[in-house]
Amino acid sequence: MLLFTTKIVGWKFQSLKPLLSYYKNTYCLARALSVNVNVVEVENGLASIVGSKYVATSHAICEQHSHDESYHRHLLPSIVVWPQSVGEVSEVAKLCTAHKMPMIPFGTGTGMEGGVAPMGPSVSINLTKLNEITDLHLDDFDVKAQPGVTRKQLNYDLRSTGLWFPVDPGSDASLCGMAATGASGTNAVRYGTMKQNVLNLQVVLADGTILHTAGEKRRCKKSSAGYNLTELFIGSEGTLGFITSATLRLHGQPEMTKSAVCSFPTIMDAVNTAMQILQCSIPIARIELLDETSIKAVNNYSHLTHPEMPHLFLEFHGSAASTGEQVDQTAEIAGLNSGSEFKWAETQEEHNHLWQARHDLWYAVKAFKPGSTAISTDACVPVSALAEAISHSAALLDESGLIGGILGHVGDGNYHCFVIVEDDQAKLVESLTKAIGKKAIELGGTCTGEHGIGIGKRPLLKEEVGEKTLKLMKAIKCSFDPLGLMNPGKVFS
Ligand SMILES: Cc1cc2c(cc1C)N(C[C@H](O)[C@H](O)[C@H](O)COP(=O)(O)OP(=O)(O)OC[C@H]1O[C@@H](n3cnc4c(N)ncnc43)[C@H](O)[C@@H]1O)c1[nH]c(=O)[nH]c(=O)c1N2
Ligand SMILES: CCCCCCC(=O)C(=O)O
Ligand SMILES: [Mn+2]
Repeated sequence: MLLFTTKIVGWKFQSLKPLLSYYKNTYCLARALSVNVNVVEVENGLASIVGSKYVATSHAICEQHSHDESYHRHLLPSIVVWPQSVGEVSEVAKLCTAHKMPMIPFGTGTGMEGGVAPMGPSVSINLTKLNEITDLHLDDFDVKAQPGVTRKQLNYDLRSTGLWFPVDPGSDASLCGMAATGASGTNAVRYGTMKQNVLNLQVVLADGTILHTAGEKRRCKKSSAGYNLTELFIGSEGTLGFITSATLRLHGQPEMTKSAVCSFPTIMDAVNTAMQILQCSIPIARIELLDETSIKAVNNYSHLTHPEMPHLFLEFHGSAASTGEQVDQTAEIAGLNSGSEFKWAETQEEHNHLWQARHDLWYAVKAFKPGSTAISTDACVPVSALAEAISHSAALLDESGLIGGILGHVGDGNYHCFVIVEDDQAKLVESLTKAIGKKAIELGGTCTGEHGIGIGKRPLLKEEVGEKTLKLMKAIKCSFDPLGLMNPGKVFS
């Protein structure tokens, strides 16, 4: 006996008929899912399906799967499922397609663009039960990770091998979710983003087809064999299919790591320093800009005591000799831009505390006004245009009167302007973030360097790539997902 109800939050069923057919379709799908696939213990929620441990529709579980870290709050998924194998992902996809029910891949829910938020009746497919690390090839510096494996879990697993995976969003995100959003982090300036560190992907399409984007077992560092479907799935945000394993490029752990912070009288002094460091081709490992508001946030949240002024957080990797040379060159450039003496993280503990504070900045910002939410832009511009882009954003932020700040991965030309969103300011925030995205596009950059388009940046994508290219993107999406069931409403409307 299936006891089954669904919380319908916000859906607009104009009359009883579509509502009843929704219920019938979802009930049949839930029954099919709970009968046809393996079981995983889940809590029995308010109205979960009795008798099936695999599928849930309880309000609590559906609520957990209705949002990520962004301010986007939409609807609850009709059903949540936890497949335990690639075969089950394929089975779930086939059943959802048979019932014409939209599917949303769910990783660790740390996205910043509403990528997991349902836009209507849908099944949220939580992939964290697939959490194996396999095929580690130490001599070739590559490894395979399933979608439940997070970046910290992988590096913990690698801790004694002398290798590591450097792409480091502030969150402990799933590696396949990071592939899906084209993620990046503080190490990208030296080690690249997900685009440069994924060698192959196993994916499951909406019709249940299982394939490998570079061909099964391919793990070479480069290839010119046919179209690059691997890079096509990187940044696809769950709209082309499920990523059910990623073959990743690993790097040697640096012989020596040195971290320091340097403060500046103005944000432009800091930005100019960053630009000159890059233009001098100093192989810096991390260079993160934090304005005075960001420093205030990290001091409060992470119990640091930096002077409340713009800073660069810096890290150097290499041998004693090479890091020494990098430090001298960087310190000279900083000095020419009124930078302070470097304040060093002398111990491993100080190093970890400094970078954890940087990684936690999103939470630190939201702690400014407990209970409020925040939004962050994600512009990325050619490094030579960084000063203009950041001063434009800083001026807009000042004029808006909103509480916010500027920080980010200036080594990539990628920075975030964040604002605290109070209820009555949504329109103001929207126009500010849009203006920042448009300015980035005007400067030859992009409205999203790493978080993806999700829901909120769909209008900007059209402006950024143009009508014809957008049309081709939609044609590609249609060839992978002809019924439009994979994460509808994301990337483009
Ligand atoms: C504190 C903090 C700090 C940061 C960030 C977040 C937070 C909370 N992020 C953003 C976020 O961590 C990043 O976008 C991750 O790639 C999201 O991975 P999740 O597994 O959480 O994806 P999540 O579950 O949120 O899903 C994100 C999108 O990917 C899709 N998806 C997820 N798993 C999939 C799979 N297996 N197959 C297909 N599609 C899948 C989803 O459908 C959705 O569209 C970030 N980002 C960044 O790039 N740089 C940064 O520095 C930071 N910093
Ligand atoms: C306070 C703004 C944080 C931006 C979102 C998280 C992120 O990308 C980061 O670099 O941190
Ligand atoms: Mn970032």
